Amino acid sequence: MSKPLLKAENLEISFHGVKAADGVNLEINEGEFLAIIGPNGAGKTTLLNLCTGYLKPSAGHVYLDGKQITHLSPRQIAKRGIARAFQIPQLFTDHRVIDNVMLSNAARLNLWQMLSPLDRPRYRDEAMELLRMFNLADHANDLASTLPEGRRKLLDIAVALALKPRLVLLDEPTSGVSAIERFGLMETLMTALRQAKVTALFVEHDMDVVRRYAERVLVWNRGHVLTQGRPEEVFQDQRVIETVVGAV
Ligand SMILES: Nc1ncnc2c1ncn2[C@@H]1O[C@H](COP(=O)(O)OP(=O)(O)OP(=O)(O)O)[C@@H](O)[C@H]1O
Repeated sequence: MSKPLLKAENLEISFHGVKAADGVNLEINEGEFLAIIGPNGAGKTTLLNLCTGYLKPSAGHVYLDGKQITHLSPRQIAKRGIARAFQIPQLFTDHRVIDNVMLSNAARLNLWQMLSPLDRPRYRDEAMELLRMFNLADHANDLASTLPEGRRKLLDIAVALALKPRLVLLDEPTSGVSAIERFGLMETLMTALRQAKVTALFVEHDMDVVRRYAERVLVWNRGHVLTQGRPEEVFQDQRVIETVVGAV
């Protein structure tokens, strides 16, 4: 059997006596599109923080491609291939849409302080290609602050993909987006992820989105995985109906 792309083993962390990760075990396989659902405070964002180095577990380990990354810094982990998009997009809102993606390209290539290379056609071409994948090419020269929320979310994910990750962790990609726009956003996102051949894990509260798009669902409760499986399986599980679906 093939090695999982990401593996978490017995992760533990507590805040003021509350176990936000209480023996977390999970595996993510290459190419999967995996959802995490669970009630508020269940520990979903904590898991993303543990996998990206923003939090360090008091016990347990995280492996990327079989290599331990538990004690690496967020920057080192990003360089190894895990990128992240936040619930609230982290953009340079007073910069143009294309500049946001080009700055991410520059970060990947360690060109943080050098602005002049940003004008090089190569970075511009790479950024435009990503913007096209996310249906944002027509907005390339707009200020990021002028984008509606759905497009801002997509730009934030495009910025994450500019790092050329193997795995992207998405914290509530559809939050703040109207119910009518959600499926359109998800269609664009799925197409872009497939084109970029990136594995993705997304935290989501909209169960219709999970049902339609997730290949596998991890159900979170009180800091650990309550159950997991295909959407049609987990949504029939009485424990899931009681603790999660009824609670979100
Ligand atoms: N940095 C932190 N400092 C203190 N407590 C924290 C911290 N991060 C998380 N917690 C606590 O850990 C628990 C899990 O929080 P977490 O944000 O991971 O849950 P969640 O499942 O993502 O919730 P939501 O769906 O509301 O975003 C909560 O009790 C939260 O208050």
